[in-house]
Formats: sequence, C-alpha cells, structure tokens
Amino acid sequence: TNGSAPAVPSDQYDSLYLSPVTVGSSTLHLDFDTGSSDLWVFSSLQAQSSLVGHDYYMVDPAKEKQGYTWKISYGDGSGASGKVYADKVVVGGVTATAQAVEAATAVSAQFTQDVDTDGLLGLAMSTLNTVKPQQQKTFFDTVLKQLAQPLFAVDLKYHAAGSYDFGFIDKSKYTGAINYVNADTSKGWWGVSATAYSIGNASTSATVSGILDTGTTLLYVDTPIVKAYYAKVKGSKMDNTQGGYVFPCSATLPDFSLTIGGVKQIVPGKHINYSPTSAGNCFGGIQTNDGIGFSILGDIFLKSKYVIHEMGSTPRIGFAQQ
Ligand SMILES: Cc1ccc(-c2noc([C@H]3C[C@@H](O)CN3)n2)cc1F
Repeated sequence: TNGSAPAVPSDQYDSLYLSPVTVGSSTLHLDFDTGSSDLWVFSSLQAQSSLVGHDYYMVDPAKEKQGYTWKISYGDGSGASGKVYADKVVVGGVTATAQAVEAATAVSAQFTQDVDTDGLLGLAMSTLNTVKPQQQKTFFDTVLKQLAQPLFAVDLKYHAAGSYDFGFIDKSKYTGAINYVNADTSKGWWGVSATAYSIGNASTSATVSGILDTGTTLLYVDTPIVKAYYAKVKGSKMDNTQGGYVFPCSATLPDFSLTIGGVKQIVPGKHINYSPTSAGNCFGGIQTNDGIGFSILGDIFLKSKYVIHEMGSTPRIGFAQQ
C-alpha cells in the first residue's frame, strides 16, 4: 500500500509542520523529522500537568517491550525520554502493525510548551534510533517492503499545507524534471553536497555539505556564505540578542541557490524573510552553521521543492520544483 499524509504549518511562520498519525487508538499530530530516527509521543505515562494542550498515546501495558528505554536530544537542546511499546501506527493509510512506539515519561520544556506537537516521527536512517537494549526501526523502515516503491516524498509549502507521500511519486506536486543525486547516508542522515551557491544572479563555486532536515526550521550554511548573502540586504546586521541575522522587514531579499547534481536548487528571497522579531525587524531564514560542522537544509530550503528520499540499493535524493 501507498499513502499520503498532510503536513500542516504549526504557526504563521512555518516553525514546524505537523502530520496526523494514528498510534494505537489515538490520533496524534507529529513533527515528521528527516533529521532523526525515533518515533516518540506524549503519553499517559506522563504527569497530567505535562499533557495539558497535547493529544497523547494511551499506553497498553500488555504491549510494552519490557526493559526497553529511549532518550533523545535535538539540535536546540530539547529532548525527551521514556519507555517502548509495540503498537499499530497508521500514516495516510499505510499501516505498521507492530511499530516501536516510544512513549514519553519525560519531555523538556520546549516540547511541553509547544502545545501543537504531540511528538516526532523520525525519517532518517534507523542507525540513529536511540532505543536500548535493541535499536528499533523507523516507521519508514518498518513499512518499506509494503510500499510500491522504496521511497517517501516531502512536499512542504510556504505558509500552506503540504504533504508526505509514501511509496509513490505524485506527478501533480511538481513541475519539470526530477534531478537525482546519490545520498550520503554514512552518518545516518540524508546527506547531500553542493558545488556552488548563488546570491541573486551571482554564482560562486564552493563545496557545501549538508543534511536534509524537515525538523529544522531554517537553512544553516557556512559563515562566509551567510555574510555574503546579508551583504546584499540593506540594513541587515547580526543581532546577538535575537540569535542571528536580522534586517528591516521592508528589505528586498535576493534569491539564494545551492547547485546540487549540477542543478541550481533555488530558494526564493521571499522565503528567506522568516518572521518578525520582538525588536521591530525581521529574522533571516538563512543563518550560520557555526559549531555544527556541516550545513542543515531545513524547511526554508525545502518548502519550494518536492524532495524524493529513495532507499534503494543505492540511496538517492530527487529534487523537483514545486
Ligand atoms: C520543541 C521542538 C524542539 C526540537 C524539534 C526538532 N525536531 O527536529 C529537529 C531537528 C534537529 C535535529 O536534531 C534533528 N532534526 N529539532 C522539534 C520540536 F518541536
């Protein structure tokens, strides 16, 4: 079977995208994250006070994987931990009958206060799964064999609902050719590299290695590229109190592109005005990857494309224009 689930922005700035998932007998709204590999949910194991505003998984003790635990932390320092159950998970009509469901006993404040997010569904390689004593499969790995094609496709949109397709490529969701490159999955992520970047009409050769990450809001690249970009934005500056580059909300933002597989993958300037700040200017969608060691192609990069993640004998990534 194949299937498709909507990806709905959680707020007016596309901070993250939420998709409905049936876990056991509950329907939860999860953040599909191609940058991690745990399917974890808010659960009845938590104190009631932590569950306010969240849908949560009613655990069935008979389905517990006795002695199994998990503990995860994310790029922003948030995290969660808990116990493991084997239960039915349905995404867009695709069913995993005994998927490892990681039920939270504790979650960090960022998650508790993010009342729309009921957990995460990881779509990176299962080698990054945190369950002990035995690593568990992602939902995608669990259902892979039942899919017509071993792939999922990501269609995130700018300030609108998009979708995740499993097992098929939806021709109505893109125009032009799909450009495929091999994925570097050696570190457990969907890794790609670019050979150039462009700011407006000016192109510069550079090697940009990064990961596709639907769970990261912005686009993080090397500092020299970020500086070159905002040098083209009148009134922009690095604002340490806001934690990144900001600019006047009236600024015209140049398009940005990364050349992947010989094809310019363009991010429209409009998408790079991420959100207003509390100080009366606007926060940039492109920021520095300082301290990370590689680039993170998050939602700002993804939301103009239809991106196919194919787990064939040679994992590949296909890019097409929405
Ligand atoms: C409150 C909250 C915090 C973090 C995240 C989060 N989800 O995916 C990621 C990135 C970073 C990398 O770790 C893997 N993908 N971060 C989601 C949240 F709802």
